Amino acid sequence: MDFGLWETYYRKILDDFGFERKDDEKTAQVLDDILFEQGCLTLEDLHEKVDFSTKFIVFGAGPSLKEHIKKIKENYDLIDYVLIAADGATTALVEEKIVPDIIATDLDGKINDILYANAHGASLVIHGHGNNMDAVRNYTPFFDNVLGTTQAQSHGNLYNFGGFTDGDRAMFLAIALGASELTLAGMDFGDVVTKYSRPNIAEETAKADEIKTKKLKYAELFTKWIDDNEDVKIINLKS
Ligand SMILES: Nc1ncnc2c1ncn2[C@@H]1O[C@H](COP(=O)(O)OP(=O)(O)OP(=O)(O)O)[C@@H](O)[C@H]1O
Ligand SMILES: Nc1nc2c(c(=O)[nH]1)N=C(CO)CN2
Ligand SMILES: [Mg+2]
Repeated sequence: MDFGLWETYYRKILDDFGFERKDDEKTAQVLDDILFEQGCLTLEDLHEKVDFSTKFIVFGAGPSLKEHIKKIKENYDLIDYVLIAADGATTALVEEKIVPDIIATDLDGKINDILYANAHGASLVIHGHGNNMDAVRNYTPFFDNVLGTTQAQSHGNLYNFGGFTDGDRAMFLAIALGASELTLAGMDFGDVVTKYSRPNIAEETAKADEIKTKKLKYAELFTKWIDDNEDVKIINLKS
């Protein structure tokens, strides 16, 4: 999605959630400075790592995630697919002994699992926004093979491929990496969250709060936008 169109959605998101653009920009600057210091991946670098296939699977942290991972293990030859985990979904993949090729994260998933996956070959696409400056500052230096993103105007080392939540940003990233086919696993949307999305809940699932429900509506809207506007075959295991 080009920035002009993204910006129309972005303004609505800022308004809807009461986020300040300048806060997003401040964290973006922190992330860019860290990546300048420690080095980072370009889109071309990341593309080289995953150019073995144009078939992608994006894993979200919805209630059907575990069931979908099992289905994929039984029916897909994983070697033929680029696997992108959206943040908390990384934990479920690690539990199933799968290391994704890429993790799209704003660093609020289980950091130990993300560190484990990164140490075993997963590249990281770290998103800086107005509510994760501390996490960006504290955790980014511990990761290798990082590409940085912002939801404001891209600058320096950072990219903006479009998208809001980790799951739909993972899909826009797949498009930027040349995806021809995109299988969606654990992308339920709706108003139920899992322990993979909310590591602090006691049960396996819980009702999403108002903000999370609204975030998931945007995730669904951008998924539909991709289906309607991009030249990619979407297979949502949920439908
Ligand atoms: N029912 C669902 N519950 C949680 N995530 C879902 C669901 N359906 C789809 N997803 C996708 O899975 C992604 C990963 O979930 P996670 O909660 O770790 O992400 P997040 O974007 O950091 O959300 P938040 O900002 O609320 O922490 C979400 O970004 C979303 O796109
Ligand atoms: N400012 C701000 N931006 C975001 C936030 C958030 O909580 N605050 N959460 C996101 C992932 O769902 C994506 N972008
Ligand atoms: Mg997250």
